[in-house]
Amino acid sequence: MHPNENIFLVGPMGAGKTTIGRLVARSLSREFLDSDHEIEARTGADIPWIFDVEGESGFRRRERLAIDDLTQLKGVVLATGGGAVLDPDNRRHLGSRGMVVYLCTSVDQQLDRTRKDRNRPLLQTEDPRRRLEELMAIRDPLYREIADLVIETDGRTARSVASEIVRKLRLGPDAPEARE
Ligand SMILES: Nc1ncnc2c1ncn2[C@@H]1O[C@H](COP(=O)(O)OP(=O)(O)OP(=O)(O)O)[C@@H](O)[C@H]1O
Ligand SMILES: O=C(O)C1=C[C@@H](O)[C@@H](O)[C@H](O)C1
Ligand SMILES: [Mg+2]
Repeated sequence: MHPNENIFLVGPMGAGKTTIGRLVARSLSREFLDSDHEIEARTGADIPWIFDVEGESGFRRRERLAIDDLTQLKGVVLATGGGAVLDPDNRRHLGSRGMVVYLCTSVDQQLDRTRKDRNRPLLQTEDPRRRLEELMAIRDPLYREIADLVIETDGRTARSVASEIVRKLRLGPDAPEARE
């Protein structure tokens, strides 16, 4: 993989994009960025505040600008927000400006990983399972549409997923499995 090539992580809430992205960046000595963090820094407010005050559409507008800017950098590892793939411009930019890695995760695992966190406005509902299932039905095909690599994360540690990504990016998607 060329050092200038970007790595973009996509997938649903709780897939581990932020956690695993950080590990992949460290292992490849790359800069790590996260579009959710970038949006919060640019706005000077957190994501729940943006959803409250500007609605989801206000958040998506900010997300589109952030993704367009961040995907123009070179040689970075970028974790995206779970809904970034909804926008066709975002899909075009992610798909054409770097290697896209889809972190695949079951709804059960997502629920487990997001249970304690109040930072995801879309999950502040009576039935988060149902919400996650609805989002997955719409988004899974969109993640797959732009993915160069699809990696299963269920029941695995973040470290094991990160090393699989690094190995496959270095050796190609058919690289033999490493023993863990
Ligand atoms: N493979 C994993 N094994 C165990 N725990 C994990 C794994 N991946 C992530 N986690 C934990 O799950 C939680 C959510 O992970 P993380 O914030 O990285 O997800 P995300 O994909 O960035 O979600 P979002 O789209 O909401 O930003 C964190 O507490 C993290 O430590
Ligand atoms: O799945 C989503 O739509 C979201 C995921 C998070 O990463 C944040 O981008 C925000 O909470 C919305
Ligand atoms: Mg994240």
